[in-house]
Amino acid sequence: MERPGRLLLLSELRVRNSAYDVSLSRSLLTWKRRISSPVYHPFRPSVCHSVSVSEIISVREEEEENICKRRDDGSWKKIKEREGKDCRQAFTVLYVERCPQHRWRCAEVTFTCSEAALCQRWVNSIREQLSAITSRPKQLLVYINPYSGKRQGKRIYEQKVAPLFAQAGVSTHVIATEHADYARDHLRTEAELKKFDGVVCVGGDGMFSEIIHGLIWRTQIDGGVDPNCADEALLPCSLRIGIIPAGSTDCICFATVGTNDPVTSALHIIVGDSQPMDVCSVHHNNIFLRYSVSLLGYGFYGDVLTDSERKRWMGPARYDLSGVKMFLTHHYYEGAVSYLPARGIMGTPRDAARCRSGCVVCQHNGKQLSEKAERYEMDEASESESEGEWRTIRGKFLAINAASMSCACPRSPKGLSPAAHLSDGTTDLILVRKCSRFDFLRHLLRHTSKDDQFDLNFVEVHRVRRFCFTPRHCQSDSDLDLRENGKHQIFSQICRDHPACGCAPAYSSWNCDGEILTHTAIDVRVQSNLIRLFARGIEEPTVFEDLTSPCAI
Ligand SMILES: Nc1ncnc2c1ncn2[C@@H]1O[C@H](COP(=O)(O)OP(=O)(O)OP(=O)(O)O)[C@@H](O)[C@H]1O
Ligand SMILES: CCCCCCCCCCCCC/C=C/[C@@H](O)[C@H](CO)NC(=O)CCCCC
Ligand SMILES: [Ca+2]
Repeated sequence: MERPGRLLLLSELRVRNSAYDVSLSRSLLTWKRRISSPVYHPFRPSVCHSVSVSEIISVREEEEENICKRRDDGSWKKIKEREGKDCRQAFTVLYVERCPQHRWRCAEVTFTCSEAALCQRWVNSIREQLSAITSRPKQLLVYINPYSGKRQGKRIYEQKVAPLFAQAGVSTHVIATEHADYARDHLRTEAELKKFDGVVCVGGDGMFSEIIHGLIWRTQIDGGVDPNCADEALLPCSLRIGIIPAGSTDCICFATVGTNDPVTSALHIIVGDSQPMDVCSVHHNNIFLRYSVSLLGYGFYGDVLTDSERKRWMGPARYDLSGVKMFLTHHYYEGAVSYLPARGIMGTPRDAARCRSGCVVCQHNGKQLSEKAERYEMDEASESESEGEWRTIRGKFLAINAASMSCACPRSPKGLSPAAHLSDGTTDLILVRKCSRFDFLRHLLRHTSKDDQFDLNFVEVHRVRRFCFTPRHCQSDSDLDLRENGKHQIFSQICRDHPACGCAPAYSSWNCDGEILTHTAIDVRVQSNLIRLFARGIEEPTVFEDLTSPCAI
């Protein structure tokens, strides 16, 4: 528990009908029931509550309240408040309260003071402390996708989020998107970003992807960096991004906050949390294709996505149906995966430890990467010296997945790579070789249980900084034109090994954070800490136990 530090205020105030010693320091607001309270019960323990100042949402003077006033003899009598601001004698503090499963709620406590001047001092002092927190956003640019998930984005924002922003004094400029890529293009070219402290997206992973594409692109253009050049170091985005989950998978929100709950996300935005995140840049022949923060999946997850796009009308259930269909189809794909193992880092994909709030692995690896970048600039070391040795694996794969974070989501609470890290500068490359349907089912089912999905002889996992994939029968430019002009023609292509059988497609597609890529041969680099979210990573329950629940003394 945080130490209170020097007290700014200490008063006897009332909460409901009991007297409390209430104190405020720069870090904590504490209220502790007085033993001398008239309603003190000898068998009831005195209760002490503490709230970190950084988790106070706002303080409000009460308009009309039945308040208690202290008589000359020391007892308290109920009186009716007089009209007018000067005689307000009660104030309410709104603060973050932690609930099970990483959910946050806005709780409140009303304090009644013996006189109006004291009440004013309390309100002013708390407001002063809050305004000293520079990390809190004041102006937000909000994009709502009205068609996300079950089409509830607008309702969720208006009913659950906007009232919280208003209470916390956060101003917003809200834009409902009119079509796909509306938010991306607005951010790239039009949005007056200097006016805002952050961008909020109300929607799913696809909407988040639009936001990062707009912001990253704009940051590079404004900073004179060519986003098409695969070798250029990209500039990190200065604006933080908030996600109000309203989509089908919400895996970015789930893996960075621990839940897909709109109120929890709104509170993380209000308190000004910051979580850096790795982003993979995906190129083909030095042409930029897309960025990815969660999953890059070829084979199974690419095919599930391709199939599910035709079932958009079904809503989130489309993934389940396409998942079962693609599992039964059991296609495998041939190709070569080359990768640069992440060397000299802390952590492996098989660790039992998870990336959590204040993760030491992310901090350690991030520090090492920035030191390495400085050395590289000074020594101009050759690429091979600084990056290590490439390794290549050829074969037949049911799935090739790169998970830059755990990809935990309600479908798989531990995710595709449970030990992956949000900001360690690496991605976990998971290769699932051709195996029987039964074995593949065992692997898939382990995503939903405690069993290790990598502990199977047809699965391997490597923590990497960069990788390339080349399908066995590398496509010519005319093949690519064919794919781009008619995406579904790919499935009419004939298995190259058995031209006569027509049984299976030679190529799958890449699922890039839920978007289909138009090329199969890709070159992927992890760009460390390119973006920041209004989040803090998933909290361990032990970190906050003392702070939130009332502590019996
Ligand atoms: N106004 C709009 N009309 C149609 N599509 C839109 C609109 N705004 C955004 N989109 C697109 O809708 C797609 C899905 O959005 P979103 O991620 O918010 O919802 P979702 O239901 O979770 O979908 P997914 O599972 O594909 O991520 C995104 O790719 C986005 O580009
Ligand atoms: C037969 C029983 C099988 C049980 C297997 C469960 C395995 C679930 C793993 C879930 C991994 C989700 C990865 C997230 C990817 C997101 O970037 C992307 C965009 O939202 N979602 C999908 O592509 C949607 C992908 C949905 C896949 C099902
Ligand atoms: Ca990572």
